[in-house]
Amino acid sequence: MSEDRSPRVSVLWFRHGLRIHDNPALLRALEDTDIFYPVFIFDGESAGTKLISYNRMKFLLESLEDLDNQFRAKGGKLYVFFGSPIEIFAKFKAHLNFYKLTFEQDCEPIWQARDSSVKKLCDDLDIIWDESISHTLWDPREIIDTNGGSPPLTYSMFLHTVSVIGPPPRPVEDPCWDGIKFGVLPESLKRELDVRDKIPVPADFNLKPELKQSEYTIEWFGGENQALSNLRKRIAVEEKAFRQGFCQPNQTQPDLLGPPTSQSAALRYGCLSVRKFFWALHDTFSDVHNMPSNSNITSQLIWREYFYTMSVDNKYYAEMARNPVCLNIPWSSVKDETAKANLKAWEDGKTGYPFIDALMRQLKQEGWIHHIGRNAVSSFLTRGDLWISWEEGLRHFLRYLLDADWSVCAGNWMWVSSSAFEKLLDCNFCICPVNYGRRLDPYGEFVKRYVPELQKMPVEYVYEPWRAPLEVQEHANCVIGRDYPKRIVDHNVVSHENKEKMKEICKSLKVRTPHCAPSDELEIRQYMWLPDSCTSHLSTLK
Ligand SMILES: Cc1cc2nc3c(=O)[nH]c(=O)nc-3n(C[C@H](O)[C@H](O)[C@H](O)COP(=O)(O)OP(=O)(O)OC[C@H]3O[C@@H](n4cnc5c(N)ncnc54)[C@H](O)[C@@H]3O)c2cc1C
Repeated sequence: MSEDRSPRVSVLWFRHGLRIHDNPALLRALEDTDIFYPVFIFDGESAGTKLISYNRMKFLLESLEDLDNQFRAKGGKLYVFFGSPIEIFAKFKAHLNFYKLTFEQDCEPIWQARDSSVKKLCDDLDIIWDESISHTLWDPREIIDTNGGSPPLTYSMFLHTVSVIGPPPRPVEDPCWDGIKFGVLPESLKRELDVRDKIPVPADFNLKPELKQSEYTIEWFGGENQALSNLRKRIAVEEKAFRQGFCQPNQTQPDLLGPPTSQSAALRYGCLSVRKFFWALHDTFSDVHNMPSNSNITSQLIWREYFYTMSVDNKYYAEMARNPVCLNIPWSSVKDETAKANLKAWEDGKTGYPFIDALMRQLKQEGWIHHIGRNAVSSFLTRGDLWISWEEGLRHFLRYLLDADWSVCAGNWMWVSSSAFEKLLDCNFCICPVNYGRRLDPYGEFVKRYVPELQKMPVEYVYEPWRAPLEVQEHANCVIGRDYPKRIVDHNVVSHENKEKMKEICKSLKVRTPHCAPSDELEIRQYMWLPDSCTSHLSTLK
């Protein structure tokens, strides 16, 4: 820094993107800067903190702590504040005269009011603001523009549009810290902003764990270092699959029991860059096969992009009535006592269907369930069994899922409940909570792990314990109605009724508004993990 000018101060505002690697907003903050402040603000909404359970908050706080440790190793720290970003940045300006604010784009409409107000504040106070795109592979706005001003309505149209744009950028380089000094807040500002010395813990938000520490089977940890170490393991799994001639091992060979290799929570908070993950998969494939890869190997990541892009201009995307891409289905009102009780039984994992209950308990206890499990419980809540609106399921998922992502979660709920994909996905494809579970976990080990009441139930009755003769139930210490709930509905009866209701709804849709829809039946089969042949599919699932 030359002697004749005042130091240039910049601020990086973390929201998602909680990492150092592939972080363009960090590089921009360090450019032409002498003093640097990394900050995170708890404003009651950012990073999905409006509706949040213990496990999700723990994951977020661990991610912040990991960042803080990395900055401390370089002589700085992550400043964590509570309050309104506008007020905090206005005070920052008054005390520190910072000239530049950088941040990663949060493309969903729920963040637009927050970001517009901060951008306006910057314009008013003569602060340069700089927004980088790195939470998604492409800029959703560019996808919409390339598609003629509206989001591509099918996944194959989406693929076509991004192929016109070209491959996503590769990760940016790591930052160079030479000549950068971390800022130290003046005492006066510290007092005004209630700055704490440590990253908060869940108890500071009055959140308590669902389980005792010793009871966790799978415990998830947040943070960039953890995510990068998990990435190495995940790439090893993918590489093995490529060598064996297939891809997407997490989806094609679902393993409910082993330690999950999912990166979804790390991607959701940005502890792992989606571009790093994307290119690691493609480069591994090319190395193994010595040829260019194709889009199949990262198709799941493209679904993530698709749902983000679909929501960008639709602030009603996560609700039914005002959402232009969502069918209005007359679901049962949860003001009705039966529906209310059924919803509660579903949330608490007490439906009397062991596979559904195991998954719902896993969700509450640990915060993550496999995609196939998500299909099963969401189908059960909506068009399959309980005929309750997907909005109720979304609310529950947003609270408990570690990877809960407003647009991705709502998009998937609309899909499974036939609310946005009505053309092909009718109740013929609804999931049987008995046979689907048995196909995935024939010995019921997963069920027994999360529903200990069924621990001693013989394998042939694990998925249908109500069929076990009373003496078998007594011998297993699991009498239905006493030790484990009776079924709240009979799947064979309600799924048939719901199928008829759905057919009527489809018939009544004379005028079809532009809906997002599956490209073809194969896409549905892959998404729902249905067997290949139509006849075997029907016999297995019905
Ligand atoms: C009702 C319902 C709600 C869901 N809510 C969410 C959510 O809030 N957040 C979320 O990340 N995923 C959600 N999913 C999608 C999917 O279940 C998870 O992304 C997946 O289970 C993560 O496991 P994985 O990392 O092993 O996936 P992989 O198969 O390894 O996929 C890699 C990544 O691609 C993305 N991805 C995978 N499947 C999908 C999909 N169907 N839609 C969009 N992105 C996908 C995720 O970021 C995932 O980590 C939901 C699915 C359903 C049926």
